Amino acid sequence: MSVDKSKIETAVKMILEAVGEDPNRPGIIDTPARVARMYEEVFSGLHEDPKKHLEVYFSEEYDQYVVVQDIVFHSMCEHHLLPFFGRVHVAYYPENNEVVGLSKIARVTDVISRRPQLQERMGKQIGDTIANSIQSKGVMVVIEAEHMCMVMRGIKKPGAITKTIYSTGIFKEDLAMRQEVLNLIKG
Ligand SMILES: Nc1nc2c(ncn2[C@@H]2O[C@H](COP(=O)(O)OP(=O)(O)OP(=O)(O)O)[C@@H](O)[C@H]2O)c(=O)[nH]1
Ligand SMILES: [Zn+2]
Repeated sequence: MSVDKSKIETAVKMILEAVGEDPNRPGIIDTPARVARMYEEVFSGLHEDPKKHLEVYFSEEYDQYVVVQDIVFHSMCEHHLLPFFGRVHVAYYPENNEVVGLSKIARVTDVISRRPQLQERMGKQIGDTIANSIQSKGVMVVIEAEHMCMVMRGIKKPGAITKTIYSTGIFKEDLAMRQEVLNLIKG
């Protein structure tokens, strides 16, 4: 099933009415349709399998890890449907010379971030997608993000950054290697 835009339009119209707006006011008459198109875009990852981006890989003799750092992302927190956004850093250690195109790591990140998400689950889904698609000795995903639900409502703490780490295989077992990756990212 893909996004039901007419259902979103009806819901947005009801929200506008419920907060005391006139949904027929000229300035916002098209807002329900706009919001439906926006949700179709920002939740498109619900209808995509990120693994499709990792079907093609190269064979290259390389026995070290690879880090793709500072992949900018925007997602929506599943509790408040407000954005959280920041940077994803991914390390993976290829095995049996299976090396993936660097852009594919960012494509996987994009698909997984375009869903109602939790930061922790987003890191795990990115890590597991890579770990389950290509042969690797391990994967590590670090996410740094600011959550608008902590900025513009509730506790109201702009600047509070949440950092999460998800790691598998060698990055979980070899603490020196894990630290080296963290130092690289920080540098
Ligand atoms: N662990 C985690 N928590 C998140 C994430 N995004 C939002 N949250 C938190 O989810 C929690 C939801 O708490 P609730 O008590 O159900 O909702 P609430 O009454 O709106 O909470 P407050 O934000 O404290 O006002 C809040 O503490 C949010 O900060 C996330 O990605 N990971
Ligand atoms: Zn939230």
